[in-house]
Order: sequence, then structure tokens, then C-alpha cells
Amino acid sequence: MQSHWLQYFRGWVFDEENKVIREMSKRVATILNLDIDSAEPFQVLSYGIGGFYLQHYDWDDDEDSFPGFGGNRIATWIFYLNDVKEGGATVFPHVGAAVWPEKGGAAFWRNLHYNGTPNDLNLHAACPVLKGYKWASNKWFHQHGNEFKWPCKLDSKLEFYMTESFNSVE
Ligand SMILES: O=C(O)CCC(=O)C(=O)O
Ligand SMILES: [Fe+2]
Repeated sequence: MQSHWLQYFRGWVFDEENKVIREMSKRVATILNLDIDSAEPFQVLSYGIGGFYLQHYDWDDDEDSFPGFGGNRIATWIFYLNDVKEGGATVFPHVGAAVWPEKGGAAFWRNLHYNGTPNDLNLHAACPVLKGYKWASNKWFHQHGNEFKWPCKLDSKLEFYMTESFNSVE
């Protein structure tokens, strides 16, 4: 896929296709305590040299953007599937954070405030791959089914911005 905004290839891997994929989805949902049924299938990303994704949000103001998934994207989980020789970090310019891809690593962040409104702080980008290539995979969780797991709080200021990275997810 090539545009002003991004340059990479992407595809979907469905839970129904493979037992291991299904198990991985379940584990991520368990770690985050989020509903698996309203989550999207794994999206696999492949960046070559110079591949990038300009800064963007994973949430969308338009409810129709995610038909069939039930609400906005409440959280993003990303697996890093290989060691990138140079470049390829996921960066969060509003909070000054960078996550460097590492085989077997993962990161997640919340996309919405606790009251369900989009959180501007999670603007992020994939920096260009300078050497080698980069494979990664997203899992997006949605609002539906998570009303009691991540309950809404009326005061969005109660929230804290949460970005975690894991060196190795077994
Ligand atoms: O590849 C990355 O580091 C980030 C990808 C991303 O932000 C996306 O696919 O929405
Ligand atoms: Fe993103």
C-alpha cells in the first residue's frame, strides 16, 4: 500500500484460520482484560526499506468506520515480529515516547479516555525503516463488550495515559 500517509503492505489473519492465532488473540485479551468477540482480527504489517506510517490516531470520529465491531477502538496492541536492523520505531510525539521493535516484543496503548471520548495524546507514527525490514501485527479492541471490564468514568481527568511495552511475550 502506498500513499502520502503510509508505505507498507498489510493483510488480515483470522482467528478461525489457525489454532495458534486464536490462542494468541485469547492471551492478549486476557492480559488486557478485554472482550475478544468485538476485537478485530490480527492485522499484519510488512515494511520494507523506507516503509513508514505517518502520524495518526487509531480511533475514528466516524462510528461507521468500524462496521461490525461495536464502537470505537478502545485499545491497540501491537506485536513486533522481527528485529529491525535500523529505524522502524513506533513513536508518540505528544508524550515523547518511542517503542523500538524487538522480535517477540509488544506494546499497547489506550485510544480513548475513560469516558469514551478519543484521547489526543496517543497520536503515533511508524518511523521509516532504514535498514532491513519490519513485520508487526495489530490487535484492535473495541468498546462493545467492555462496558464492565473497562468501565466508563465520568471524569475523563481521572485517567492516566498508559503505554506499556513488553520485552518478550511468551
Ligand atoms: O508499525 C507501527 O509501529 C505502527 C503501526 C500503526 O500505527 C497502525 O497500523 O495503525
Ligand atoms: Fe496506528
